[in-house]
Formats: sequence, structure tokens, C-alpha cells
Amino acid sequence: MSNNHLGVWNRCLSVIKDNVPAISFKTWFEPIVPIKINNQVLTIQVPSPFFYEYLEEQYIDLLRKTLRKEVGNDAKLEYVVVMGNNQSDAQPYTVKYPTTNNSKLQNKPLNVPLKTEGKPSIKNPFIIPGIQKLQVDPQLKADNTFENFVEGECNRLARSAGFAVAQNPGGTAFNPLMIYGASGLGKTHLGQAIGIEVKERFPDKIVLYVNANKFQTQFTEAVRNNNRNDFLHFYQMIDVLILDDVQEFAGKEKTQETFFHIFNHLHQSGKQLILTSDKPPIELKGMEQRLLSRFKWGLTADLQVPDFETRMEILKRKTYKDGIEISEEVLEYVASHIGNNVRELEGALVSLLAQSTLNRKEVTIELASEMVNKLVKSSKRELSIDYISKVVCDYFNMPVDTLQARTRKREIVQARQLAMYFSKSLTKSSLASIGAQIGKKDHATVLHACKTVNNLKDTDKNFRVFVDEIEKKLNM
Ligand SMILES: Nc1ncnc2c1ncn2[C@@H]1O[C@H](COP(=O)(O)OP(=O)(O)OP(=O)(O)O)[C@@H](O)[C@H]1O
Repeated sequence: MSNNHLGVWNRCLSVIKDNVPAISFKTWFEPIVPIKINNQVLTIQVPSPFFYEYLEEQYIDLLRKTLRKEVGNDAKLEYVVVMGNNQSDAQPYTVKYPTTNNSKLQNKPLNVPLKTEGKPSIKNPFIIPGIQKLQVDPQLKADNTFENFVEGECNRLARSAGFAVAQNPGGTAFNPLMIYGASGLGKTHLGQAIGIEVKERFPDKIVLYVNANKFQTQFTEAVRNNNRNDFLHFYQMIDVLILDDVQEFAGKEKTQETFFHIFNHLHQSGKQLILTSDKPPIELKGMEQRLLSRFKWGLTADLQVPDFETRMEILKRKTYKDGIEISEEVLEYVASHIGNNVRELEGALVSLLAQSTLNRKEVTIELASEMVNKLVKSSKRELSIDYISKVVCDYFNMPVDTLQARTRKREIVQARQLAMYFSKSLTKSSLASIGAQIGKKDHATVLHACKTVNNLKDTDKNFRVFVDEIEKKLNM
């Protein structure tokens, strides 16, 4: 492997590109200039201190992972910021910042064995190394508090149920508390807010936030290393378990079975479970019935798209918190043009600010309109597997249920393959989860479908027309 800084940075960029939205990549990664690499310390140049702070806040985990992969476990990052100079003919000067999270870059070894007061050692990725008493890093982001979660009609039930749970974890009827809603509407934020509040009120309680994909990876690793029991024991010790994106368990039977045991154990011991999902339990596909029925034991509350007033309040809080001044008129413009997703709303504000800092322009309505247009054009709408299935079936004039039929009829197989192909390219879902939702197939079938569609696209003109036309409908 070459230690050349350009090569290292380019390889990092190609991984980063696959992991962040195109607009974020353009705004936050393209302007970075790699300067040098020395003793596993990569120095990069960023355009402003704000830029540096934003990278540290939002992307340090991604940077850490990619850099470690390229350079090794002792990788460090150092920033150089080119500071502007008031005198127009003077040279810019640079200021160096070590990353505030270099400790993060070096620490966090996975699967650190831990001794707990005479009990056998437990392998668990979240244990803080070196501490004898069981300590679990709850994996919560400090900003995701109730205070920062703006209340509106769209989230009133979920928010107040979450707050009630946080006052008395395991002691209310809301167990599990299942929060569902479309992407970017605050499920992770609210789930974590409960965790933060519990930790504040009951510091001794063991709280853990984990995303379903991470849980799945840990489980697979535990099975591979013959540690399944340690894995189970670890999760059964948690007092408040927040499992995010539970729909990602679709089609993963072994993981579901293990989670089922954890769920039962925690529930019976009066521990609190908080689950989030992109759909209500009744619409989750590829899930075992016994697990679904347990999801419905407590309270299911949804998060809806925020109305204009709530969107304005979210923007105002964010600008106030970050100490930014933007006119009411500009905020109104952003809030009225970006409506369906709070993440996009926040993203627009941040990009607007970055543009104005980089280009030294004032934040005006014109700049906001330029920004919003770009965002709307470049951000692909997030599509669901259900929606893709419907568009494909409508195109072939067949009822959407046909995709679930156990048949090998050519036109149905073809429609199924196309639905799988588009689900793979247009959603974040895994092969297993796509297979579970389209015809109860396994991941290998989905992979085969994607390859078949790719081949036919190149060799069969008529088929190519199907693909292009469906793609057009999906992009409308
Ligand atoms: N009511 C709200 N008040 C303040 N901020 C909010 C609110 N709802 C969402 N947000 C912010 O919007 C962003 C996206 O929220 P979050 O990640 O929780 O969404 P999500 O529903 O979990 O999305 P996904 O399903 O894509 O993971 C976060 O920065 C969050 O803080």
C-alpha cells in the first residue's frame, strides 16, 4: 500500500462518497486538500474553522473508519486551516488543529474482553476499556435531547410517551415503545432523547442505543467467534435498550430469534425497550409473527411530517443554538420549500451557511433559492420498497400482490427481478431485507436478480426500454 497522501486521501474519498449524500460530499469533502502523510498522520487542508468544526462534529466516525482502513489503527488526522487575511495582497496564513477526536481514532478497539466482578469475561464492542465495573457507553449523541426536539402536532404522542418512559423506564404501559415514521422525521433523535433523559435521572441504569444493522453485525461476529452466549448475556444486562431501524431485521431469521430471546428476558425483568421503525408493526414484512406480536404489546406512536410552524421552529432553534443570524424571510423560504424531511431541512440550512462562508456572500433569499434548487435537483427522493414494487406492478398492469405469489411465471419473475433491482439501487435496504419484502426470497435471489437485470439491460433492447421507463416513473 502506498503511503502517498494523495493516494491515501483519494482512496478514503472513494469510500466516503459511497457513504454520504452527493450534496454533502460536494460541500464537505471536495474542497479538502490533502497536504502530507507522516507517521500515519494525515494532514488535510480545509477552507475555514467552521468547516473543520463541522467535519469533526458530523463526519469524524466516517473519517476514522476510512482512515484506519487505509493507514492502520494508529491513524491520526491533522487539519490545516487557511485563514483569510484582511490585507488583500498579503499571503493567507495557516492554523493547525489536531482532530479533537484523535483519541477516537486510536481507541475504541472492538471486542474488548471485560471482567465483571467474578463473572466470566464478556466480549462486547461498547465496553469502555480498562474499567472493572460494568460500564456501557450508551452510544448517545449529546445533542439529541428532549429540549432540542421541537414539539408539534406531528410528534406530540410519540414525544410525550417517550418522556413518560424516560421518567419511569420499564414502569409504564409503554413497553415496548415503538416509534415509527418516514426517514428524517426524528426517530433516532427521539429514541436517543429518552436514553439521555434516563441517564440524567438514573445515572446507574445501563442504557444502550444500537442500530439494527450494528446489532446484526455484532451478532454475526459473535456467532463466528463462538460467543453467542456472551452476546446474549451482554444484551440481557441492559436496563434501557433502544433499537433503531428494526425493519432492518427483515429476512434475518437467526438475528430475529436472538432478539426475541433478548426482548423476552428484558421485558420479563421489567426493563425498558424502545424500538424505531420506518413502518408500523402491521406493515413490517419478513419478520417473525411472534416478534411482531411483541412489538405491539406496548404503545406504537408515529412521527408525521412537521407542519410549517414546526419547521420554522426547528430552523430557528438550530440557528439560535449555533449562534447564526439568518433573517426570518430566508428561514421562511427554506421552511416553505423543504417540507418532508427534517434532515433535509437542517442540511439545507447548513449548506446555505457553508456556501455563504466559502463564497463570502450574505445569506439572502437569492442564495437560499439557488441552494434549495440545487438540493431539490440533486437529492434523490428516498423511495420505499413498497413504492418501487407498486410502480413496477403498475407498469406491467398487475396487482402488487402478484410479486408475493409462489410462481415461476416468466412475467412475474421478471417484475419481481426489476422490483428487486430498483430496491437495491434506490434504497438503503440490505439484500436480505429486500428479498424478505419481495416474494419472501433470500439474499442470493436478490443478488441474482440484480445481475440478471444488469445483463439483460445490455443485451435485450426491449428489456432496456422497460428499465428506462420504470426508472423515469420512479424519478418523477
Ligand atoms: N422535532 C424535531 N426537532 C428538532 N430536530 C429534529 C426534529 N425531528 C428531527 N430532527 C432532526 O432531524 C435530523 C434527522 O432526524 P433523525 O436522524 O432522528 O431521523 P430518523 O427518523 O431517525 O431518520 P432515518 O430513518 O433516516 O434514520 C436530526 O438531526 C434530528 O435532530
